[in-house]
Amino acid sequence: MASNDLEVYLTARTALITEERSIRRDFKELAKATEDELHADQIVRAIKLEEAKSIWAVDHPDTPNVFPGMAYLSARNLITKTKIFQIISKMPKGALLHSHLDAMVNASVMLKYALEEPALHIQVAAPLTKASLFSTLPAFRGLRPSEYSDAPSLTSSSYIPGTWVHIKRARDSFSTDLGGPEGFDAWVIGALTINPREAYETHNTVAKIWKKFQSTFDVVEGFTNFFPLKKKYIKDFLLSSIEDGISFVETRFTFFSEYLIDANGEDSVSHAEIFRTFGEIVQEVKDEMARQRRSDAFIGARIIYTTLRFVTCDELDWYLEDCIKLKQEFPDLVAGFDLVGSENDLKPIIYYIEPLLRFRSRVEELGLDLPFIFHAGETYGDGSEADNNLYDAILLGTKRIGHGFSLVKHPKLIEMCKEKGIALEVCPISNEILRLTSSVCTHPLASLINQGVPVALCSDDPSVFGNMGLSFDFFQVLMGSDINGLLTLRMLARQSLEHSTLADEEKAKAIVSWEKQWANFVKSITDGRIFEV
Ligand SMILES: O=c1[nH]cnc2c1ncn2[C@@H]1O[C@H](CO)[C@@H](O)[C@H]1O
Repeated sequence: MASNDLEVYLTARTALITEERSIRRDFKELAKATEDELHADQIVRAIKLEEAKSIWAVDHPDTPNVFPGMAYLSARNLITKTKIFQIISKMPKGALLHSHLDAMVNASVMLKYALEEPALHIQVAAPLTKASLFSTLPAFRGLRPSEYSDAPSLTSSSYIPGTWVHIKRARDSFSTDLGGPEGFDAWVIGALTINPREAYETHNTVAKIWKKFQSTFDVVEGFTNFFPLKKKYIKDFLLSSIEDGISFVETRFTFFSEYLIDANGEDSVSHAEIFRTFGEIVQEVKDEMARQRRSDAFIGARIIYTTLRFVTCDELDWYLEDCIKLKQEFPDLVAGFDLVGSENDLKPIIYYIEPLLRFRSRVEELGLDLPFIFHAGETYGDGSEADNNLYDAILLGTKRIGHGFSLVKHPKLIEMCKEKGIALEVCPISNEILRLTSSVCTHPLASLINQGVPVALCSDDPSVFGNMGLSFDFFQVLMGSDINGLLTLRMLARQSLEHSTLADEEKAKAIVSWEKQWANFVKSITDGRIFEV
């Protein structure tokens, strides 16, 4: 072969790669990068390569089969020991746009708060034995003082199933056969979380893992329907998000009853009171940040009003009307409306089309800024009802799409998302644990980015998955591709703010604040400050 042939080939090859990569949305980020950013990107790439060999290519005693971007629940302990994670933990991440408020606080912290509540009681429906423990779910509730119980223990032979026991007493008296108080903690935390054995062995199908997943919500509701706890959780969620570099939050609140339970065990806390209190907590956190001279670190938080995909059309009319009233009363706190629950099992959007169309006309008539922000396409189906939700979400004018995992199969819908600026709220760890993909490496995210669909990375249900904040999801995305670098992460963080429901002026301010934090973050990588503990 003449050397000229080789040269011609190699030139053509480089040209093709460059041309092809330049279609990729994040390629444009390179053109906008500063010297400092390019330098920081090089540093991060070098560490990533080094750790791909030193950590993600060797057997570890507890984790033998590793690779970069591998299944999250098995990788978690290793991830926290990496330098890449250390860097990403400090990264300003912009907005968290997809999360479920019942699942935002670390499960041990939730339990710790619950144990402090005088009204909070626990019951089980069947006697607890070693054999039955992990298949028996605890039920919690805040009781009225007249209902307080002096039942001594959940595990004594005289325990009558269905009897309430005060949570702290139940823990203190938990039988030593079942591990004593630590055994109680492990049992409750096991009921609130998904562990690697469940995700990758015993419940390794979408249907089975959703059963386990849904059961964690059945348990946590005993905590989160009790308003004194909910308030603590909201504050903890906001503060811990800020510590992870999240500066704005739109979180989904599931409304399924007219009232939450107050400190006296009464069903008395109205939806309006929930929003008022949420607003007060957001303000407290802002004040706290201002005191610490970190006002840039927190722009605020909003609620996406949601109800479940199994209510009747009449019930949905009620929730939609409720959502409108709340938007009128709390315009800055209500971000939009959504339906939640398993798309594969519950009602598709089209089932609710009449109430949803009525809502849309009402919202127009009233001149409200109250968009749908639908979950859609959280499935690997192709032509299934869950997949078809994408058509309805887009036709109904959704502002963003929650998940949109199956969007890659729809060339026309991809075009529509690009044209209309509909961002996808992509939750890589959630999709992997809920068995839509075996790792982030086979997640459609790269394809979506390549095709120019706007994306915001999100955590979905961190208390269940253990991916608190956004660092773990950003970590997986960085490790799951040879192309993704710091500038891809910058793009994703920026897009989260761009596609938030903030009004133009607030949004511009939020982006300026984030840019300041980002420049500081980049500098801390290039001057090595980030590695000083
Ligand atoms: O990723 C998700 N897709 C759909 N529904 C979800 C997801 N995560 C949580 N929930 C639903 O939201 C309610 C709590 O707010 C739960 O009932 C759960 O089914």
